[in-house]
Amino acid sequence: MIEAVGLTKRYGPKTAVQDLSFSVRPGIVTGFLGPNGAGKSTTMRMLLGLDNPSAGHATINGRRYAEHPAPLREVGAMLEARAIHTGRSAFNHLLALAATHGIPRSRVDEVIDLVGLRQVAKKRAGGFSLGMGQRLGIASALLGDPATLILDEPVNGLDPEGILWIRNLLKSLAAEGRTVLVSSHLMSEMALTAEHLIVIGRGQLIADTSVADFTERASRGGVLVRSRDSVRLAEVLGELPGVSVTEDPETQVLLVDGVDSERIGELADQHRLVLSELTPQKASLEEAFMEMTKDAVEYDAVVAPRTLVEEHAA
Ligand SMILES: Nc1ncnc2c1ncn2[C@@H]1O[C@H](COP(=O)(O)OP(=O)(O)OP(=O)(O)O)[C@@H](O)[C@H]1O
Repeated sequence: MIEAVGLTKRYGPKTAVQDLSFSVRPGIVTGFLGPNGAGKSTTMRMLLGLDNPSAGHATINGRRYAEHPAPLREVGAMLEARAIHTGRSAFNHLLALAATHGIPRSRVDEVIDLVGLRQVAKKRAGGFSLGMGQRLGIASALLGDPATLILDEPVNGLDPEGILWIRNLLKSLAAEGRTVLVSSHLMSEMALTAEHLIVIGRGQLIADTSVADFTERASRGGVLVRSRDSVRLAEVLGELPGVSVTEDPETQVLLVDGVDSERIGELADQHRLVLSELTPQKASLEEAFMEMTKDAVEYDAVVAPRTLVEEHAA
C-alpha cells in the first residue's frame, strides 16, 4: 500500500505538485496518468524519498521510504532518467546491485530469465537498445522481490512485443498481491493494463477512480443506431419526451440522446423496425483523458529510465 498525504513540491515560484493525496492498493495495477509536466515524476520521486516534499508526506506499507531497513526488498522502482552504467554487462550490473543489498546471486539469474535478457546478459549494457535497457531497469526493480513496484513510463520506446510483455508482467505481479503503480502517457495502453487510475494535471488530483468509472464520467453519452428504416425509427424515437435524434445525412445513422439502448431496441421491436447496429457511445480512455486534462496541459521533455538505486548513487 502506498499512501500520499497532502504531498506538495515547490521549485522556487513553480508548484510542481500541490496537496496531492491518494492511496494505491495491492492486488491491482494502478495507472498514474497526467499530461507532460503534470508532476508524475516529481510525485514518484517523493514517494521514493528522492525529493523532499515542501509539505505533506508519503508512506509505503506504513513507513516512509527511508525508514525501511531494506528498501530494495520493500520497493522496486524504475524512474525516468538516463541510461545505466555503460561499461558493465547486464549480469554484472545486477550482481553489483544485489551484492550491496545482500541479495543472493541466484536471484540475479532469476530476474534475468524473468525479463528475457538471458541471451544478452554478458553483453555490455551500454550497447543495449532502449527496449533491452527497459528490461534491465525492470530486472533491477524486481531484484529484491519487492511487495511494491513504482515504475515511471516503463513502456516508453518499446515495440509492440515489449509493450505486451510489460502489460502481462505488471498484471501478474499485481495478481501475486503486490502494489503496482505505473505512470504512462499511453492511455490506450493503460486501459488494457490498469484497473484503477490516479490522474493528475498541473500537480493536482483530477481523478482517483476505476478505469471503467473514468471513461464513464467522460462519456459523451447517446446511442448510435443504424437501421434501414431510419426515417420511421427517427419519428418513433422523436415522439418520446426528452429524446433528441440527429441523423447523419450521408449514412442515415442516428445519434439518439435521452433514452437508453434497451428501450430503443424494445421500441424498434414493437414497430417491427430492423436494427443493424445499436451502440451506446462510450469515450475511449484516450478521449476521456483528453477531455479531463484539457485545461492542464504543459509540454516537457521525456528521458530514458534509470533505477532507484542508481538515482541514490548519483
Ligand atoms: N528540479 C526542478 N526544478 C524546477 N522545476 C522542476 C524540477 N523538476 C520538475 N520541475 C517542474 O515541475 C513540473 C512537473 O514536472 P514532472 O517532471 O514531475 O512532470 P511529469 O508529469 O513527470 O511530466 P512528463 O510526463 O513530461 O515526464 C514541470 O513543470 C517541471 O518543469
